[in-house]
Amino acid sequence: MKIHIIGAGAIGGIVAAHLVPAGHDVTVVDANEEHVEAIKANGLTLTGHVERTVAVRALHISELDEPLSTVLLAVKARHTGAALEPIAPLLTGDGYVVSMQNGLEEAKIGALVGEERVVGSLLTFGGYYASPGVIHYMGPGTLLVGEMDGRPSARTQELADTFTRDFHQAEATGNIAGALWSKAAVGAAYIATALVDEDVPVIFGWPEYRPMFEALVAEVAGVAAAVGVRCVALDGFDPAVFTAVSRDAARADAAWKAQQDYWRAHGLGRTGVWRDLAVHHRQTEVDQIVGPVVALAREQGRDVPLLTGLLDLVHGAEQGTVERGTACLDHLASLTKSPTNPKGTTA
Ligand SMILES: NC(=O)C1=CN([C@@H]2O[C@H](COP(=O)(O)OP(=O)(O)OC[C@H]3O[C@@H](n4cnc5c(N)ncnc54)[C@H](OP(=O)(O)O)[C@@H]3O)[C@@H](O)[C@H]2O)C=CC1
Ligand SMILES: CC(C)(CO)C(=O)C(=O)O
Repeated sequence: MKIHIIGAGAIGGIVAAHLVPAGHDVTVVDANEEHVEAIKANGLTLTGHVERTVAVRALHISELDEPLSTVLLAVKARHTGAALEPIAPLLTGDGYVVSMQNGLEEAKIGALVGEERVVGSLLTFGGYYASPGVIHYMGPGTLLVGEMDGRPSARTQELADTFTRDFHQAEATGNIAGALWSKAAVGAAYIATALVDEDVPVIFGWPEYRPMFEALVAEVAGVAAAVGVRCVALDGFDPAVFTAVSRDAARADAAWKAQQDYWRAHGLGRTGVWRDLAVHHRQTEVDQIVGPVVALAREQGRDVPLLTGLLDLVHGAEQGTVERGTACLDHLASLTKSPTNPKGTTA
């Protein structure tokens, strides 16, 4: 396939370093000049789960001026608009954009390039940008692709077949929206862990914060259900477990254990949002992952105190007005409704 990968960081780099050796015509396009120059000079190097260096055609975004048929969009969600501006006019008649991002970006992409040109994807393989030209691959996870309206299509089947054969087990799904909302649900819990300098599986094992994490996940899954989306289990974690009328302790424990197993299997404990806050001291994707959920909740007249509290805390951490630490989790816990705090009010 002829593929342009926009954003050659962790996700784009991992995909490129697999598809190139399989013979695909891949071009990576990035805004980070140092990274692009390093790839041009020395190739793209993966470390970690797969170790290899591949020679791949690399362009700085300002150099891109050619027809685009299959675009894999792998920029952080806060860069979606800027990345698509030069891309939209270059798409061929049947060209399309696959969002390989966290967050609910598909509607935004549809508005920029046309709804019929958007393919959704859900991924839980992971890694991080290590240095110019070098990406650390943490290992595989789940990879789903699907049309946003749920219909089967030749292009999503071709993508799933290509990924499975040349990169990573993948499936075309009729419920990509459910998968994306499930990732947003567990993603809200991930974002809360980024407020603390500790590994995710350790934090998910702290019993005092379990009710808070479950309430966070349930707020997202509740909004999903209200807008007609059915969440799905991802890597053994099913957000619907936490929206049930009465809590099933065994299913809840199994869901958290699945998350701990997932993180431990990847040999690294921190999220991309943690990396944004603690390493790069830059803006996170909280507005793109949690923001749309809170906006939809408001439209639906639903109360989402934890998600609102999480947005405020992360904004504060980004701006340096909130000190990261377990006090942030305590604050979220104080907003959680419980038999002793039925209104979910701050202590
Ligand atoms: N990393 C992971 O493990 C996972 C990530 N995701 C999601 O995948 C998406 C990509 O994340 P990730 O790969 O980690 O991000 P990275 O920051 O590693 O890579 C993104 C790359 O895109 C570049 N970029 C920024 N703006 C533009 C632009 N306008 N045009 C072209 N390139 C641009 C960035 O440059 P610069 O750094 O200069 O901004 C960077 O090199 C995110 O939505 C993330 O949440 C999902 C699951 C797992
Ligand atoms: C957990 C992971 C790596 C993949 O699901 C992720 O999405 C993130 O760190 O933001």
